[in-house]
Amino acid sequence: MLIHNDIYNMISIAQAISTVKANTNALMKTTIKTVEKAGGYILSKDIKSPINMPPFNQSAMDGYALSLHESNTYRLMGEIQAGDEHQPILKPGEAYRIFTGAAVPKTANAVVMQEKVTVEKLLIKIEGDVSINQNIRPLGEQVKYDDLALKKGTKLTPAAIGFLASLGITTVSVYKKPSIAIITTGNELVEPGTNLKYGKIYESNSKMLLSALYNLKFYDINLYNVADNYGRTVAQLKTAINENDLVIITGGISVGDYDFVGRALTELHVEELFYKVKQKPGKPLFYGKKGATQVFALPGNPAAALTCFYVYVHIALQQMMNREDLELKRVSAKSATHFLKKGDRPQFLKAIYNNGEVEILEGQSSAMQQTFALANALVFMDENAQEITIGKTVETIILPE
Ligand SMILES: Nc1nc2c(c(=O)[nH]1)N[C@H]1C(S)=C(S)[C@@H](COP(=O)(O)OP(=O)(O)OC[C@H]3O[C@@H](n4cnc5c(N)ncnc54)[C@H](O)[C@@H]3O)O[C@H]1N2
Ligand code: MOO
Repeated sequence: MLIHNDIYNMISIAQAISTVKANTNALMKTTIKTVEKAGGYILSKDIKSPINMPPFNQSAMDGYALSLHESNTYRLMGEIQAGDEHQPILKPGEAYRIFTGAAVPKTANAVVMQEKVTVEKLLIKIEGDVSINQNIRPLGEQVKYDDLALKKGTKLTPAAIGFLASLGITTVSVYKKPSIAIITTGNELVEPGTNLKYGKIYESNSKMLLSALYNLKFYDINLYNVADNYGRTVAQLKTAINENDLVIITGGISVGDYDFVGRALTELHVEELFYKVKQKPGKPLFYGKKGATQVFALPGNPAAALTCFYVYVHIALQQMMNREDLELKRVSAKSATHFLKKGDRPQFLKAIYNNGEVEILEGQSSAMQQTFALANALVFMDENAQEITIGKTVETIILPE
């Protein structure tokens, strides 16, 4: 039975966070991605380099390749452009005009930048000393053939993608990202773009959560919508749980006669890990799992849903991806606002953080979407705090953009 009495069954925020952490694991399913589309994924296998990088001794400057000898005057024998495939042979005292990225012949042992050279017909004169191998990027300097290029577990940043492409690699094996269901519930919901009849509101939670998921680079998302009907709620949740790694439901989780989500989850034998957290907003938050599928039922109130997403769902998603930053960054900031808390639940307050200072916004109700739209942070006020005075240091969660 999912209907609980608040007083006995609400768990603390800290307990809820540690329950999510203890019950989510890195998703071990792997997939092959083209390098272009592998950004943000984690490598599931070591990658050995199929080539030496650079593949030849490479000039780091526009200038002259030299075969060093005693004097600072060299005879100019020809030119090597980037991409040229010929390899001239230099004798001591000979020089070739060369450009950045071009192959330095094996018989050249230094490149001097053109700014240090004066040219007189076919003779060049060099100012200052030239050291052996200067301005030559040696073959295999970055990585040698068959050596480890990137190890399993490496996050594929744009730089890593560039590095793999430079080695001629076209596909990589990575850990799959979870497929995620967003299920909205409620007879009152209509799609933006349609006519709004009396009693109806525009459905906005799925757009909001979709955007938050895109921000975290999750793109395999399936959207479902159910009316307040028990049979259809059970059927839709069943499909979503079977077809996804993580299910996010919004609405229908409170105690109203038409809040069917809790009962449907019980019927589907979703293991309840917690239901109801002592917090504001987001008290009627449910977290559970069925087999390997994680299930979060977020309250329908939009600001409650988004707060729960940032504080709890975020942890599960990051952990499933083997990412390090499970929780959003928290900083200490000085409050620019006086705030009095009502009630005894810890609160997440929508706020604007700027350079060490934070302004707590008006309109903290969990239905107030405009307030959240202005916020870039949540000030955390714990159970015992009743008042925030101006200048007081407060714990502030920085929201993703
Ligand atoms: N008797 C009690 N009533 C309520 C309690 C309580 O403890 N006792 N808790 C309140 C709190 S706190 C919250 S939060 C809400 C959560 O209720 P549900 O999760 O069942 O959500 P709904 O009733 O379905 O919706 C709440 C609110 O949000 C709007 N909504 C829902 N889905 C969407 C959507 N996809 N897009 C935009 N807006 C949505 C919905 O129309 C409602 O206005 O329960 C309180 N009640
Ligand atoms: O938990 Mo509700 O989110 O306070 O509105």
